[in-house]
Amino acid sequence: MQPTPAQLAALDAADPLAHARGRFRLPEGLVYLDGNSLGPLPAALPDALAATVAGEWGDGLIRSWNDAGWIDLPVQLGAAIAPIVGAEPDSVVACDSVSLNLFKLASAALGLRPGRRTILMEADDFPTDAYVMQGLARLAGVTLKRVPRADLLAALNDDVALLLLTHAHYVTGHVHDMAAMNAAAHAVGALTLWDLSHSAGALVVRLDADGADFAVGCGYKYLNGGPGAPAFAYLARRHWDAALPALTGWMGHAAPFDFAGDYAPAAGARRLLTGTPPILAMRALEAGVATFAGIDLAQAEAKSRALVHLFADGAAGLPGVTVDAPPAGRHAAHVIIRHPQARRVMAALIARGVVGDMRPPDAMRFGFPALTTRYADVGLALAALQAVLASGEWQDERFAPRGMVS
Ligand SMILES: Cc1ncc(COP(=O)(O)O)c(C=O)c1O
Ligand SMILES: Nc1c(O)cccc1C(=O)C[C@H](N)C(=O)O
Repeated sequence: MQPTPAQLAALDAADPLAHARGRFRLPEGLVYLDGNSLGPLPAALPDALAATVAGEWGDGLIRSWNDAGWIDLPVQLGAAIAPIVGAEPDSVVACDSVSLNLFKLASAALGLRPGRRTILMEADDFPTDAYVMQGLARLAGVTLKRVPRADLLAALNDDVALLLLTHAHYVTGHVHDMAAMNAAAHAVGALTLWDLSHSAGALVVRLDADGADFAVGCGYKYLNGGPGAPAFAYLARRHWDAALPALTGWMGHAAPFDFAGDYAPAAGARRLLTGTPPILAMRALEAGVATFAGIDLAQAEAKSRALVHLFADGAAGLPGVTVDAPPAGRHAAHVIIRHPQARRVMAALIARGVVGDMRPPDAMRFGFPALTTRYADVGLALAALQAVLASGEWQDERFAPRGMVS
């Protein structure tokens, strides 16, 4: 059933998060449903970055490492991200990419569980998670075991050092019960590492309360930090002293500017830092994280859920597409609509000003971040999808696949 424009307008009028859209600069007339892959530009970001470039870099030069606090940005930003993922401030640092942070934390987990030979993860998770674990498994001489979601609990045994899970799945949108999976892993003595790429800033996450050991997450999706923004890494307090990543660098040293010959870990999550932080990217991420000021994430998750359901229900009646019904209960802030020519249909939609993305072979993905998406956008996107499907315009040569990024 398609919602009417009047119903959608009423929902927008009653939306307690509607004001947050004003924190962003979005192109006029565009319906942007890909904040799950690249968050939009925070309105305050260009000026913040310009001030960093002209003032802190241009005028302050090398002095800004101290005077502008550059050296502490990874921990300061970590502290700003911490409440978004339910962590205490000193447990989170902003640094590197999700891929690198996965390696660092998984290697630390192996060090904490000597003698155990297995890293367990879910089959079909985001590829980089598997690629990084494959490399680590080769290096460490352990086995990477990938099993379907339904078989995870049965695969937990006393040989598992680490259970790596993506909290919200990048295609299906399934969300794991974090507390339950942590408890199950701990019951056999295994540690847990959570990939929060599709959760941080979209869903309520309670790392500390739910007993997670380690986590990583993405800065450029829901946190709105800009393309290639630094990621973040979480280290539970109980591991602050013992966890030691296999990738250690001078920024994670206890006293980097002593220039000592041997590595000695900094206290807490700071030991996860490696090299010099990218300050311009850190300032951009700072502006992205600031868009969450005063935002109730329970409200955000509920709004995204409502948007996803309105869109999925509306699309279900359209010809030629199959809607992956959003999982019951909690799910990611995106939804999948399948079409055998998904890439072409998405290209035609983008030409009509509705931007989502696609994942092979047949999944069109539409994201509904609560801070930027209006209920009216659901109606506009459904109307465009209907028009693209009814006209068959996606068969046009203009929409033939081009470019690597989808
Ligand atoms: C679940 C998940 N993990 C990891 C990544 C990639 O992280 P990075 O490119 O920062 O290493 C993505 C998306 O790019 C993702 O969706
Ligand atoms: N990281 C990306 C990139 O460098 C280019 C294009 C897209 C991305 C993405 O974030 C993909 C995303 N993680 C996904 O869920 O598919």
